[in-house]
Amino acid sequence: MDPVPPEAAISVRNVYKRHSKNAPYVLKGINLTVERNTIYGLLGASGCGKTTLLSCLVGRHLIDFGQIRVFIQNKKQLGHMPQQVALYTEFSIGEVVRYFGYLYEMTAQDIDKTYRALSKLLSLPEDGKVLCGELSGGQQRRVSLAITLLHNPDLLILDEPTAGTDPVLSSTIWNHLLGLTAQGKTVIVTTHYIEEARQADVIGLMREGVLLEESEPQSLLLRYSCSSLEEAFLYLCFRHSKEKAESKGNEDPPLTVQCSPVLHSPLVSNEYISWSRFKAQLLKQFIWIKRNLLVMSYVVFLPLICMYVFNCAVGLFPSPLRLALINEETNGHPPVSCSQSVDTGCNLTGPMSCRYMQKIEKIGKVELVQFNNMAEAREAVGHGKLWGTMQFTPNFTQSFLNRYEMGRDTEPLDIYHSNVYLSLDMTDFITSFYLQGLMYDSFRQFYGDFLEACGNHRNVSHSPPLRFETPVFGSFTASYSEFTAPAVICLIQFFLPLLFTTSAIIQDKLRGITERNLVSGVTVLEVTLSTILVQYLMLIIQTLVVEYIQYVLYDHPFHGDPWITFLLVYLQGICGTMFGILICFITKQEQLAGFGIMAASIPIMTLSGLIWPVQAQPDYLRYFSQMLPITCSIDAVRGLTIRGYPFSHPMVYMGFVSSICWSFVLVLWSYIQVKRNDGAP
Ligand SMILES: Nc1ncnc2c1ncn2[C@@H]1O[C@H](COP(=O)(O)OP(=O)(O)OP(=O)(O)O)[C@@H](O)[C@H]1O
Repeated sequence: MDPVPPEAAISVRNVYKRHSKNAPYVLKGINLTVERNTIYGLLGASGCGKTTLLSCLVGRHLIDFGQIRVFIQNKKQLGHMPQQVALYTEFSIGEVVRYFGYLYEMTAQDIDKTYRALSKLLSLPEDGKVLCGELSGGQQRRVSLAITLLHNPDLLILDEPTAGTDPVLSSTIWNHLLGLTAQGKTVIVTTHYIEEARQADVIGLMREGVLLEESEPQSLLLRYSCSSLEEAFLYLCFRHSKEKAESKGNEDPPLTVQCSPVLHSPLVSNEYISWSRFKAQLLKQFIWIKRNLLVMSYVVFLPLICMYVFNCAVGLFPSPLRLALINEETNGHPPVSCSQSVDTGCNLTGPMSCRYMQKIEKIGKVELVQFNNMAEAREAVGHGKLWGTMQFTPNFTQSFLNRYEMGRDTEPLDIYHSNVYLSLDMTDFITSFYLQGLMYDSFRQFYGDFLEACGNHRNVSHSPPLRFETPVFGSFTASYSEFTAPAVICLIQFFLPLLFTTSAIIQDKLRGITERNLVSGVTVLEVTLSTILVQYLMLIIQTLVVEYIQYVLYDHPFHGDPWITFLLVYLQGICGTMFGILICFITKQEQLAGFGIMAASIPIMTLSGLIWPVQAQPDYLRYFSQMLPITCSIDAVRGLTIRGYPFSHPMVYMGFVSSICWSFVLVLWSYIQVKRNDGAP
């Protein structure tokens, strides 16, 4: 073994640290020295700042004042065991070990060999097939320790490695640590079990961000004439309280410290990406997918369910649509039967009202319910049994034929009698819109057929007084579902990846895995890129699923270029993913992320033209709506699919411009947020 140079492994001088600008200092002038090849036991009550100090040593947090020197320069020489077990509970022990081994650029053979040795030491299953989530708390802690030791690091920083272990195992761990120092390793270990720290070469006693004493355990006992470390610690705490009261509690760093140059741990990462770590990240993502097939199946089934629900609930034709019919032509004395009437050809004998009614029945969407008079009909409508009334005057046929003969010279009385009078319940305007469309359409067909059969010698319009020709785009009766179909696609494409991304990243944060990864050298760029890559692969499936459902299964109009449409819809997913990543970078609380998604979804759903056209909004709001991530894209998908616009149409390319700009803004915002988070997601 190489001779170990005598200088200190770690030296901490006058270190001050607070977690935010106006918060109190958590570390208040810490001075600490760790010699090489020793175990340094860092002791102190909960909340005294041990973890904060360790996170500054490993380069995860920047200090505000002071200096930190660490003898290693490379994260691969560091083994850090965080306080949380930080394991992927859905992975087997073997998989989790492989993942961290790859992060340290170990080969599969080395990983397996080392794990076999460590499993004996730590009493872990040798084949490593058990899922981490099925292990007890103590076993999970041992796996966490095995991962820390896996790559044979020179410096071990262990945050409470013996918490939750039994005395036998705890003694095994300490013996192993002692063995490691004999092999030239340096160990810093925190523990709440003060007495076990007797085995350390040096202990540091911390309280309220201050290092009260740093000494060999035996010297400490002798110096304060105590029989146990606990007794010595209590004595030092008492002395510290007294000194603090005398110093009137000024705990800000002195000016000399504030003016000295700050020296951070050399382990603060400036690296952006390493191929081997990126590979490990990808491997992790794919193991996650393998282990979470049920969740992954949502990539197919969740859009399927959402689209099914939307297509069943939104935009379909309301039914039954029942209209009260008051046909004064056939209700007269004596009543006239409609059975003689023929609805085709140039037949001028039967009542024309019957011919029109037959057309309505043939179209089949409106049910006509006969009433004798208007009063009864209105009463039935008032009770909500019918959607409105339709009335023919007693002279309908004669006036209708006069109108046909006279064209523009028709007498006003004939115009009056040849009209069909509709009175609708407008409280449910969507239904009444449909109804109006249907009635116009059926009248147009009825009159068009008649003119075709009998000749349009006066060149009269097909549908007096309004003339509805074949629509420029869309159809008479499917307008609302046509309106919502492109919006639903964009909305689902945007929100599902957002939810997936947010839940995956937040879960890692909550379990402490993100922190462990960062200490292991994983960079935010690697995490982000691997998440994006896997998410983008899944998005291909999702895009195909939503488009298939919408345009093949439900047969919504599609006249555009399928490739451009695919790309545009896919881009929505990218925007959603980027948005999810940003939300995770802003918060690590699941609840806050949930609020963030809610806060985004309500304006996006109401203002983006899903429910109602953006054109109906007041000007100031319309500009805002246009700037939301999916508004322009919805218009673009609408233009592409219903109107068959090419890419060069402003409506289409603005959808691309908007999605690309949003993705760019979200990436930039995430980058700024990461900088504000001390380089952590
Ligand atoms: N990210 C953070 N933001 C704000 N305050 C924090 C943060 N992390 C820790 N603190 C605060 O810093 C203080 C020290 O916390 P730290 O976790 O370092 O203590 P500890 O000695 O490791 O405690 P324990 O033994 O219970 O883990 C605590 O008051 C804690 O609330």
